[in-house]
Amino acid sequence: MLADHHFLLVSEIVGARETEEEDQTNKDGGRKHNVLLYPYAFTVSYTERTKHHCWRCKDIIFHCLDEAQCQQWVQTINNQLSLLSIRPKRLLVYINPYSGKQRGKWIYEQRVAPLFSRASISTDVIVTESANHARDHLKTEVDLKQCDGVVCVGGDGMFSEVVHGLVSRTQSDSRVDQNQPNQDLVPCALRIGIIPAGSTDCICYSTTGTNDPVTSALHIIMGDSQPMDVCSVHHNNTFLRYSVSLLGYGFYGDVLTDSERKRWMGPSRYDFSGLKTFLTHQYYEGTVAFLPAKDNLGNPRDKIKCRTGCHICEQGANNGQLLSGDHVYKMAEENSDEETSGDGVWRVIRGKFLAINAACMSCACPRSPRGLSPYAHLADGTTDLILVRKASRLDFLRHLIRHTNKDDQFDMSFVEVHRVRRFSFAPKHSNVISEVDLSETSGKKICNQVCTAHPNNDTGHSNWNCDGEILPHADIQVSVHCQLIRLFARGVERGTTFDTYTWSVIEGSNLSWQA
Ligand SMILES: CCCCCCCCCCCCC/C=C/[C@@H](O)[C@H](COP(=O)(O)O)NC(=O)CCCCCCCCCCCCCCC
Ligand SMILES: Nc1ncnc2c1ncn2[C@@H]1O[C@H](COP(=O)(O)OP(=O)(O)O)[C@@H](O)[C@H]1O
Ligand SMILES: [Ca+2]
Repeated sequence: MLADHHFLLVSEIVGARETEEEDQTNKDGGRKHNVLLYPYAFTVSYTERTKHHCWRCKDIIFHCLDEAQCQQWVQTINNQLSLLSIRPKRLLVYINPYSGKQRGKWIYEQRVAPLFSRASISTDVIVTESANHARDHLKTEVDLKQCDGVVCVGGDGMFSEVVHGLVSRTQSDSRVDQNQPNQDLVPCALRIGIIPAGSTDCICYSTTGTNDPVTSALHIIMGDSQPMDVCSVHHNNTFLRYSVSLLGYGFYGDVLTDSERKRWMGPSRYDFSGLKTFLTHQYYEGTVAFLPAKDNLGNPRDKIKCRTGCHICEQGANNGQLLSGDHVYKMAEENSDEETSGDGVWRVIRGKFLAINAACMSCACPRSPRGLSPYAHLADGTTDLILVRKASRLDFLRHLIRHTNKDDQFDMSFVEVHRVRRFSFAPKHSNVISEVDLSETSGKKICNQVCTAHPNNDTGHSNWNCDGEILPHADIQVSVHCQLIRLFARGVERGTTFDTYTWSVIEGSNLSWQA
């Protein structure tokens, strides 16, 4: 019986409107017949799942006997929808016109704005004029009470701007000092939406399962909510930046540093700089110290994927991964590999690394659909710390290629991965920079030694890639803040297929009809 019925969740209706004339007349013969019998019609737009986690907005036309009946239907449906309090009604939208292939403005105007208007969402749109425009506007100028959410149109860098603006604003409004590495931060009240238009779009892809602007717009309209961890990055007691996706030293730091000079190439700058960095095959020496996560949060190789309603993330929030306490970051003494602190045992690893990556989420993106750490969780209060030690070019290539297929990139002798709540890194030659600053002569001497060990690098240091921004310090301390922000998303859904979700059971309403 069910097979020839369609069902629609009221919560998946976008909006209702009186049908425009051309929508009625462009239809096939059967519909023309309806138009003649029932000339008044209204259109209900709703969300339909298609392949690969993509959502589409579809229309159904209902024909009525008279105009009054038609208007009543439209009004009643829209009134019901406006009672869904999780749905945003007023949004602040920032568009980076230079993201990715510079199509952000077009994507927003052509593909997203019409959907927002169908859903009766009002918007305040700002096309940014320079880097940090959105961040500074949010930090100081906006009356946050006047909107229900903030939307960014662009890449991971643009999302990062919005996060910095909102998180910093929330802390300053609450008089919380961001410079304390172990400070508990106040979660942001507003949700953030991402309309993907950037070069990597990893945050959008990892939170919705795709980098499709229409899908993101529909998640925003539905009022989805996905909590997300944020890493704070400090140098000594100075706050540097927040990170939500990749913090990468060595390979990804060098790819980014090189690619920033090639912005004109668009998204393919990463492939070009990636190949160049791969051929350079630089390794870096230093010490990593980390505080492992609690055992109940699984491990980076347990094959438990973070999916909608993830129980590991729930566990993470219940664990209360708060950072308060009087713990002070300290590097381990020489020759010791463990250090105790108020909240656990720190492990210390020294070595020569091709890459040190911290993935606070899977970092899945079109280049790597499973991501840097396929079993990392969006909101468990941890980050997966991946240490890639010095290895041959061929082995490193094998490791990289595994990011693009189903093979396990961690199953290699020179790779190790740990789920952690905090970590710190100190490059071996961390004192060199200050000595170079203090005395040119002695600095040159030391620098020469470093350059011999690292023929392709002036300092022996790489840079940290922090969600696509270069950090000014190699020596950093990182803390994960569990569920500090929320996105208009619901995480990647399990096993959604085209057929099973086309129509779903309606919430006690009678908007169903036969195929
Ligand atoms: C041989 C192919 C190897 C492919 C390896 C792909 C691994 C990709 C993992 C990507 C993780 C991305 C994490 C996200 C970072 C973003 O926050 C951040 C900012 O994004 P935005 O510009 O949109 O603002 N994006 C990035 O830092 C870009 C990282 C992209 C790295 C691409 C590396 C390509 C490597 C190509 C190596 C080629 C070797 C070929 C030898 C024959
Ligand atoms: N109007 C603007 N002009 C120049 N840079 C901008 C502007 N708006 C934002 N930015 C900066 O552009 C950088 C890249 O933005 P992003 O949206 O991540 O694009 P992409 O994915 O192509 O890197 C970010 O560092 C962001 O701060
Ligand atoms: Ca996480």
